[in-house]
Amino acid sequence: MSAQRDMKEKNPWHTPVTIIFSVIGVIAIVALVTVAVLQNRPLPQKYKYGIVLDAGSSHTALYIYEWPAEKDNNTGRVEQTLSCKVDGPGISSYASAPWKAGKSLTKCLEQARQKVPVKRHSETPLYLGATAGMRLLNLEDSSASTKVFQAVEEALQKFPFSFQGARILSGQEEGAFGWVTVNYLDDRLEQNLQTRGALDLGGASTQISFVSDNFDGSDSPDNAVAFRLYGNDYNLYTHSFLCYGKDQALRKTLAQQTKSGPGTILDPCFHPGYTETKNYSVLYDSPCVSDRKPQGAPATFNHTGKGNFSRCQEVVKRIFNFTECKYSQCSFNEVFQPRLQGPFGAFSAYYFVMNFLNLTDTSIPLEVVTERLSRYCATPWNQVKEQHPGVKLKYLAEYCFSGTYIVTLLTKGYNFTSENYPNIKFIKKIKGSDAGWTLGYMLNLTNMIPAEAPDSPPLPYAGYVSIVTVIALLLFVLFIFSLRPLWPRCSKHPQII
Ligand SMILES: Nc1ccn([C@@H]2O[C@H](COP(=O)(O)OP(=O)(O)OP(=O)(O)O)[C@@H](O)[C@H]2O)c(=O)n1
Repeated sequence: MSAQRDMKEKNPWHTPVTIIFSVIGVIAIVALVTVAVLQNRPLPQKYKYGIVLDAGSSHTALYIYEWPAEKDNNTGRVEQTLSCKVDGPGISSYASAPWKAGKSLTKCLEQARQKVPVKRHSETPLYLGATAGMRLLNLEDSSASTKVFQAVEEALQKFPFSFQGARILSGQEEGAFGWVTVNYLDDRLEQNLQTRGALDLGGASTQISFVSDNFDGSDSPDNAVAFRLYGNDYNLYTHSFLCYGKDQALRKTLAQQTKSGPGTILDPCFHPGYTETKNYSVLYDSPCVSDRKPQGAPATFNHTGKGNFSRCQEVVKRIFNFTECKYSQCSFNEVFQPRLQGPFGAFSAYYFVMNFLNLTDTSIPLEVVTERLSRYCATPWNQVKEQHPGVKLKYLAEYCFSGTYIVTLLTKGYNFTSENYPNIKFIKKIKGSDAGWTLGYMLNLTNMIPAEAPDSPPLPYAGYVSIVTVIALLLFVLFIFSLRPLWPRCSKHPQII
């Protein structure tokens, strides 16, 4: 008994000083780890917002984007959180009653007011960009275009957001920002991957934008846009064809067919059995159409479908000029185009039309695409209506023309072949955000894509926590070892002094 008591007394671990020392050591290390971890813990996410209105020729759409507040100038974290289609036509259609253009936008802006948290309203930028419809109105009647913008601005200023102005985008901007959107959402810019070209088909204009090794802008400076994004330089080729959006292309194709004829158009691009009386003004009231109503013709014409793909393609081809080219190579209408390169994303009306026709899969050979289109165009109008009861008749009547136009534009216009047609992907959205120019436009105006690659933290948060914990444990073990002189001597038989 007394030997045991003696041993206890000699064992330094049992001295109060050592116990207090150890407890303080442990507490200090736990405190150190806790403070370090808490201090560096990612904060609960707060979001910032941006709103862009795409005022297109056929309609206006509002998009809200959000991103984590602390990532303003950082990597691909901006996401679309709401899209709202404005009721009615595009703002350029309100030239004779501009106030209606402003009023038409309010419903979607009300939705935006609900969606963005109140405390973020005043700092949320709101942009309106108008495309080919307003470009055309501005060409035709610039004072009408100014009035439409005044009405629209007045309406937008009534909302609590930070309104940054309404303006017409140039065709070059529309093409380039569409390309930025697609490649940003695909993370191709930040990761310096091969970029994806952008094919955008609207109602009044169409854009093609891509990076090609044999294009540095010297051949055709008007088609060049230089970007430095995330530390990489891009020489983008871009061209916007005004009047080659699918609605204006349809007018041009129809007007072409009225040139010689009397009051009836027998149209191979519309289904057999389709027949409508239309006013000539639907064709000629556009700066895209230079032909005029045939001499002595009545005010209206009879539009009758014949449903013949190959003849439709012949008529469509006539709206392109393939004969002149002062460069080494052209697409059409004397416009330079370098060799096609890389994958492409085709969106807007490219997607709507090819999706309706069940032709978004580009592994389907081009010959099969044309066969299917031929069959679809030859389908009687009544049968088409029966098969698609839910589709708006105006859209439904035009899909034969639109499909033919898309195939002709891609193959004859831009020179896609059977070999590189599969490089095209028809897309609507990428990771939940619509493909289109709006996101690229906002990223540019808010400086959200840095020219240089952002510095990334040396360690992710989990790695940081692990390292702090391991070092703290090591310190603790070292501390224990530093008390070694005080450790009891090991012996099988306790020494009794
Ligand atoms: N389900 C749908 C929706 C739209 N469209 C067509 O797609 C085109 C609209 O494409 P969009 O990108 O919205 O064009 P806008 O922005 O209106 O035109 P632009 O860019 O030329 O100003 C229009 O011809 C419209 O008729 C379609 O065929 N099917």
